[in-house]
Amino acid sequence: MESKVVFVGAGNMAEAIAAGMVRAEFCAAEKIVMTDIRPERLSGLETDLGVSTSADNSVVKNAEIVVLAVKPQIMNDVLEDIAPVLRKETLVISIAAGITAEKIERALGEGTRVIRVMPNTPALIGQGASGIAAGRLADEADLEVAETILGCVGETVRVDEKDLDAVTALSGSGPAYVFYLLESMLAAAEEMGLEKETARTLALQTVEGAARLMKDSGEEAAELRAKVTSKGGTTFAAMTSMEESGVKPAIIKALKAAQMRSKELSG
Ligand SMILES: NC(=O)C1=CN([C@@H]2O[C@H](COP(=O)(O)OP(=O)(O)OC[C@H]3O[C@@H](n4cnc5c(N)ncnc54)[C@H](OP(=O)(O)O)[C@@H]3O)[C@@H](O)[C@H]2O)C=CC1
Ligand SMILES: O=C(O)[C@@H]1CCC=N1
Repeated sequence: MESKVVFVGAGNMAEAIAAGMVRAEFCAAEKIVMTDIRPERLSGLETDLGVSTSADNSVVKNAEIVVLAVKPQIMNDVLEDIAPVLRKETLVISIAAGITAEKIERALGEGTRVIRVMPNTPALIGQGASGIAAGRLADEADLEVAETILGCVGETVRVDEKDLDAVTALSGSGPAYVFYLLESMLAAAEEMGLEKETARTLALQTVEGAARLMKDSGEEAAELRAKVTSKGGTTFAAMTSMEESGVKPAIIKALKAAQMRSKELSG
């Protein structure tokens, strides 16, 4: 059977994207095939999403589009595995951090059209953010296909491939930074004696509300922060403490470490 899309690797991200595609009726669910080395994972996906599954990566031979969704560390093995059976006209979309389009083209054979995408986990609830970059041979129509697929799970932005390591550091890993901030805020709330559920409700609405305010107002983060910060008030005390602790340079350093790791993964 000809399949529309084959996901190689049926982990968290592949499931999020496939679920969004089924929800948006990108194509008939059974035309989406997901492969994995864990049979229990595949049976769950068949039941939950109605997609087709296979434990054999050679099903890519029937695909119009292949989405590579395995960990970067095992990408070499997977590329070797599928290269002999992949058809020249199949569009390859990779979501793996750090693996360059050139590397994928080289492994899969000259002429392969490759698009790289860096999504993030809020895709699980249709609120993802994806950077999308075309490899050397992918054209406008290929970019539009990738935008339609990732558009099923959130917002998409086109970038040059050279900027994908930075996108990975910013929005790919970004949800983890926000969760870390929330962990820290909730730890403080507990120390200050607030009930767990009360703190959770207030903290989550604060993060969501602040993001929405910035989006809707179009104002810069620093301007909005200034509006919260009364001179000599409580926010001023908190911000002074953060400045003294070097929080901003620490965050900048952390994102650069993520960018560096993304570059290393391509080696
Ligand atoms: N998680 C995130 O926030 C993001 C991840 N990414 C990228 O997405 C990719 C997938 O990440 P994620 O979904 O988190 O990872 P997961 O580990 O959840 O998913 C990968 C899946 O592939 C399976 N697998 C391993 N070897 C093979 C094989 N040879 N053939 C088929 N399937 C195989 C794994 O099984 P097993 O677990 O048994 O090894 C696992 O189920 C990565 O390259 C990552 O860089 C991109 C953006 C965000
Ligand atoms: O941590 C990682 O390597 C992957 C890529 C971006 C988010 N998770």
